[in-house]
Amino acid sequence: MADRLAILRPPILSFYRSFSSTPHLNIKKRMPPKKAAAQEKKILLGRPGNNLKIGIVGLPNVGKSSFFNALSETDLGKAANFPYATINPEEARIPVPDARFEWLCETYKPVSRVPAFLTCIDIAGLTAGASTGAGLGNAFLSHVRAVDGIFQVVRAFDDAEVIHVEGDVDPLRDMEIIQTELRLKDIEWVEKHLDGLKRSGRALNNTSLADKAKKEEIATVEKVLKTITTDGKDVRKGDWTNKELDVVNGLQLLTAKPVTYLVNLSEKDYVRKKNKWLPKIKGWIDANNPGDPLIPFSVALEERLAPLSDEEKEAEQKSAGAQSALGKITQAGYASLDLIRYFTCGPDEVRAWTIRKGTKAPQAAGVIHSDFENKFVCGEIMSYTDLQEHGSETAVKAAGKLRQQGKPYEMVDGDIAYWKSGA
Ligand SMILES: Nc1ncnc2c1ncn2[C@@H]1O[C@H](COP(=O)(O)OP(=O)(O)OP(=O)(O)O)[C@@H](O)[C@H]1O
Ligand SMILES: [Mg+2]
Repeated sequence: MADRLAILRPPILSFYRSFSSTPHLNIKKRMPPKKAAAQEKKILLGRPGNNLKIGIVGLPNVGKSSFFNALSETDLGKAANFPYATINPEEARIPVPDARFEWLCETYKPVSRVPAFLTCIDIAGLTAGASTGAGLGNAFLSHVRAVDGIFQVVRAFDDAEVIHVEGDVDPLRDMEIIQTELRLKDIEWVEKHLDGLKRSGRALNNTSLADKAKKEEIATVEKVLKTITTDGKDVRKGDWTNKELDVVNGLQLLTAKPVTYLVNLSEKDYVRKKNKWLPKIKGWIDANNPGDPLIPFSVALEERLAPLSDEEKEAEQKSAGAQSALGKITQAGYASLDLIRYFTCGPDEVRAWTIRKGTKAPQAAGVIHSDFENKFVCGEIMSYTDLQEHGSETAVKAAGKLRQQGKPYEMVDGDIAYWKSGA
């Protein structure tokens, strides 16, 4: 089948070819009615764009750098058995496992394969008082500000050899510390911002549009402050309208970033899927940040597996009686940032392109090349499930499921696209 597909699908270079004949008329017919297009779509919380990063956050010496090294299969992270081993952030791009991508590569047998990546950053440990400068203090918090999401490593393994900066193992206290520090920093930041807004807005009245907008901005910033203080919530758990989200996103708050809790267990506990802290941690998340994902793993096991070949890994996981959690963690981090992917497929290359949920066809095409967005004509799009079900592009087409999509089309995770752009 791969050969058949190879004939059907022009080489990848044709993605970069411009089409002078434009099937505009065709597209117009397929546009959704104006009413549907005008419906307000919720904007996403966080920095706009597709180039998002996730940072590894947690108390000192909880296994962040060792996790980063295992995840990135490098020794970039400064892993060591003493607190504050990491000072400067290290960055790595981690391939995001995806069975659909594997299947497409199997099917097209391309010369080159490029999966989706998650950019991950190892950050220094944070201590109680960081928001007022303790430990690595403000430098640390500016590193957290620079990322879009958080992998929070929580230590739940007992090992007298590994120092705990707080003296003993207590994940709930540790999670409280991190939450408090991030909230305190946000409060400080928001209060400063509000102060400035109010000072410059003393003479505001309701007559001009600009003044009205400024008043609304002040009201939103006040609501942010109330969410963290009076309501005791992280900003990402607040209820925001699109107008408010514009202001909230501009503030780049630490507690607005999605958090995935990674509970670092001893290998023994991970294998037997039991640890006295796990139910309590789940309870803490349900009470404080309901809905945030929790993934148990063991840095000790991951460190052991990381240097092995695929076959050795397989054998080792079998004999340990447990699977590595790194794939699941990477997928969870990617999803937490509202990232999805579409594919371009051909005999030269099968490639996954990362976009944010809600991205329209022209912007999705623009991830490959800005010309594709600027001179966008249309996309020939089929879904991964349709290709898998029908077995070939011709069959998908015959079933009427290879569709020509215009500018208003919102990309769906797993779409397979072939872009056409004008001269
Ligand atoms: N599950 C585990 N079981 C036993 N030891 C572990 C486990 N996870 C991590 N360690 C050990 O904890 C020590 C600290 O690890 P690491 O340097 O990765 O922590 P860190 O969080 O990056 O610290 P820092 O904040 O100082 O940069 C290392 O010796 C590591 O091998
Ligand atoms: Mg470290």
